[in-house]
Amino acid sequence: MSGDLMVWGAISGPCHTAEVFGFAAAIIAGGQSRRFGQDKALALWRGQTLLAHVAAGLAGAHPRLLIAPPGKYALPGWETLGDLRPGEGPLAGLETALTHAPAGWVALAGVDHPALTPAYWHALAQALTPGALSVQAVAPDGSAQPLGALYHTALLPRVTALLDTGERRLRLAAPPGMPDTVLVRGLSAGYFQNVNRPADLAALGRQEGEGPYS
Ligand SMILES: Nc1nc2c(ncn2[C@@H]2O[C@H](COP(=O)(O)OP(=O)(O)OP(=O)(O)O)[C@@H](O)[C@H]2O)c(=O)[nH]1
Ligand SMILES: [Mg+2]
Repeated sequence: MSGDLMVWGAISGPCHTAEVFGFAAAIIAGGQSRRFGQDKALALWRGQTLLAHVAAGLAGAHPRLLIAPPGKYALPGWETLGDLRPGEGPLAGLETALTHAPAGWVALAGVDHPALTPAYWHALAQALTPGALSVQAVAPDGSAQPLGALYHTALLPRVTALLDTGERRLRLAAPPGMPDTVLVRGLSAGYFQNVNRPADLAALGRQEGEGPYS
């Protein structure tokens, strides 16, 4: 199923180098940032918003979908789409992404994983196997990561069925134990830096020697 979707290449020019991904991207940005206390998508790190960092990691994807309230964010090169089920959480964000994306693979990210570089997404894409429906990284603590993961649009009926029964946990879209969920181990700890609280923002990039920014 997935082999024909593995399109990789690189565009190199005098002013830029951009990796070209063979998949769509969706950033879900419809959360309330309750723990952070203000909109964490717009929090600044190294002179850029967290949202811009996440978007930069996926600049080579096409199409690029921002699943957020229309008008809330301006992200050049990204198409903003409102949630089909507003306020229902990340699983509903995934449903919206899989509904609008062309048939194939979608890289799903939150706004709060600013260290997900093209190399991270490349590592996930390299792990694709025929019949897979999701590819998820395993963090150093052993937990599979349902955000910062690849999902195939063929998962949409499963996601919709879960939501219709009242389920809201994103990790149930493609649980690690399912044969069609591929797990990727051994990626650097720095990729998994996650901002939920102000202290997490202050700690970003401090994992010396462990991440892409160290
Ligand atoms: N599109 C969409 N994205 C969501 C929704 N709920 C959460 N997200 C996004 O999912 C990602 C991870 O969610 P959380 O870390 O819980 O973010 P949050 O819900 O804004 O933060 P808390 O209120 O502190 O839980 C973030 O990028 C959120 O913006 C939703 O209902 N719709
Ligand atoms: Mg939340």
